[in-house]
Amino acid sequence: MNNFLSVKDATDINHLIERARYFKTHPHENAYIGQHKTLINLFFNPSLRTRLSTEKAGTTLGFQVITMDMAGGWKLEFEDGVVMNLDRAEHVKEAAGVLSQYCDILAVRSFPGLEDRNADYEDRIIHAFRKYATVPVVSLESATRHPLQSLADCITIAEHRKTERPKVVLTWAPHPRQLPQAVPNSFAEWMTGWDEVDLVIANPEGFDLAPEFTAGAEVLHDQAEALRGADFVYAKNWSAYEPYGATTDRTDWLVDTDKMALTNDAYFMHCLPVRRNVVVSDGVLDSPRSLVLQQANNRTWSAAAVLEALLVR
Ligand SMILES: NCCC[C@H](NC(=O)CCC(=O)O)C(=O)O
Ligand SMILES: NC(=O)OP(=O)(O)O
Repeated sequence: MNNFLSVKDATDINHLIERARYFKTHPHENAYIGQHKTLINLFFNPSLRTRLSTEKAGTTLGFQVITMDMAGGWKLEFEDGVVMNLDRAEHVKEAAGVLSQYCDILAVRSFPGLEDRNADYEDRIIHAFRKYATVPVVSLESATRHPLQSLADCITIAEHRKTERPKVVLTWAPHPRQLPQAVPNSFAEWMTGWDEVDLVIANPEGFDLAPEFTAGAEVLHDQAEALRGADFVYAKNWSAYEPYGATTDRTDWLVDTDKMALTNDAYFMHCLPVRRNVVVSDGVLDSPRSLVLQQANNRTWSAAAVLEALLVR
């Protein structure tokens, strides 16, 4: 594996799941893998799980781990050929070149602006690092995708499925803020790329994800119809792809115990952080069918599997 930016970089998802599950059951035997190697994590946006689970994965494999909050660094320029006489003090060409001398793997979190769809969907920040870094680049959630989360979600489903090909429902849910499409885009492309589940996506009219991510999934605009017979329910809010960044106040899409009663005693999933009683009711989140903490635990092991794969390329 040369980089880890999307499902396309994962040539064998089941092998990554296997390695993640191995690291999970043997957490103290793998410090030789990253010995004398350095992982740098750059955060342009807040994080709890990604930051700490990736650091934990790195140290578990023996890496030296350095994390930098980019709010404390120079403001970077990403455009080529510009006259840098405004507030951006350093070009990504130099920054990526410098960082590549300090580390063996460079990981980056960069959310979308949610104003200019073309700019966001070009995923400029992560691709600029990929272009100018000379070491493998890992997405810690970019403008369009969150592959470490999606791999952790595959692991969680693999651990809990009772049928060979479970029905997985990704449902839009309400939220007071305008949120990215990265988590649902990525979840959809990993579920269909893995091809071990039947994926149904439920969202209000006007909230369809970009078609490039939903190919292979059934898209429904009736949440109850989608939930019927589900084995896993994955809730997430996202703002609209068209018109880009639009939001809606559809509080009737909150996932509660009545909705879960339509399912095949489904497990509930969410990437976190989650707004209680806005996205999902306390009753669902606090029930034994909720897998949100297991998903967060698997973030460490998904990151470990990816870090290993990037070293043996
Ligand atoms: N990394 C996981 C999700 C991050 C982000 N959620 C958020 O920003 C929620 C923040 C809030 O609830 O205010 C998203 O949806 O992509
Ligand atoms: N799920 C997830 O990526 O959480 P953080 O935003 O806290 O990293």
